[in-house]
Amino acid sequence: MILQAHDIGWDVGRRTILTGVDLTVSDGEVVGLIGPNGSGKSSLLRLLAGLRRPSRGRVDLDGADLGSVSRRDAARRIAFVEQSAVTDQNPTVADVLDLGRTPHRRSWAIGSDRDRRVIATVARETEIEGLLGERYGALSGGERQRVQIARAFDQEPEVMILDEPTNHLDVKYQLSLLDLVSTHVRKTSAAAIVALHDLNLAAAYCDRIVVLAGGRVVADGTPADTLTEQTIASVFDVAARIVDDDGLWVRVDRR
Ligand SMILES: Nc1ncnc2c1ncn2[C@@H]1O[C@H](COP(=O)(O)OP(=O)(O)OP(=O)(O)O)[C@@H](O)[C@H]1O
Repeated sequence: MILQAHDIGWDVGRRTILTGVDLTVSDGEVVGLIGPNGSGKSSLLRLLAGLRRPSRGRVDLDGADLGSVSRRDAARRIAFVEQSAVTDQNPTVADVLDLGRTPHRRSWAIGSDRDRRVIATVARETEIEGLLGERYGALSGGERQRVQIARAFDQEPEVMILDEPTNHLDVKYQLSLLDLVSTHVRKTSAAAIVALHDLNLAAAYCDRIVVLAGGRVVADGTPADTLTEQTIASVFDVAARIVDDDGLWVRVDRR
């Protein structure tokens, strides 16, 4: 599977949000998307998920224009977890997990044995078995994020698109959530593209990092190639020191 953005742009009215963005995500890769607030990360992820059409350029899934792929086919192949997904109803966690299976069955069909097996396996993998009977609305922020990741795994997608999945999580939940995603990617050869604010988490968990600033890609490569003191200074306007000590560490200095 290759998900590819070719020179895409996105405008809202007269305002240009994204310009000339090229980006490729392939099987087995965890790609981090970083950039300051308002740089266009969420907008880009929605275009990559096929929820919006680019104003210019195109997004291809295995060479086919995502705009010509039906919503249902796209949902079988791409799972999208938005920032703090909310719902009007108050479903149980089991209902949320069941939603992940809907792209794989005919409308109104009830869950198959295979659906139940996938849900049980994913609930075990994500350690939410004890929450299945709980109301989603009653969960903590960290538990909800975990359930949304489980829903994405249930979809058995070829690519997961995750918008700041570590937002509002304590440090242990942040690490365990990214551990889950990277382990799942290795195990299933799916791909993941993950918007992150924490540069050290991006360095630790991503095979490749794409840096967005002002709606453009300003760096794309390994963590060592992209998380440089110069790039961090110009994109985030902070002084940072990069320490390469059994992994890459970004130390941001107070001014
Ligand atoms: N539907 C929309 N209508 C108008 N402007 C929008 C819309 N969606 C996004 N924008 C604008 O596009 C810019 C980029 O927003 P986006 O949410 O993509 O950035 P981001 O990098 O994800 O930010 P953050 O890190 O704060 O979540 C912002 O200035 C935002 O106001």
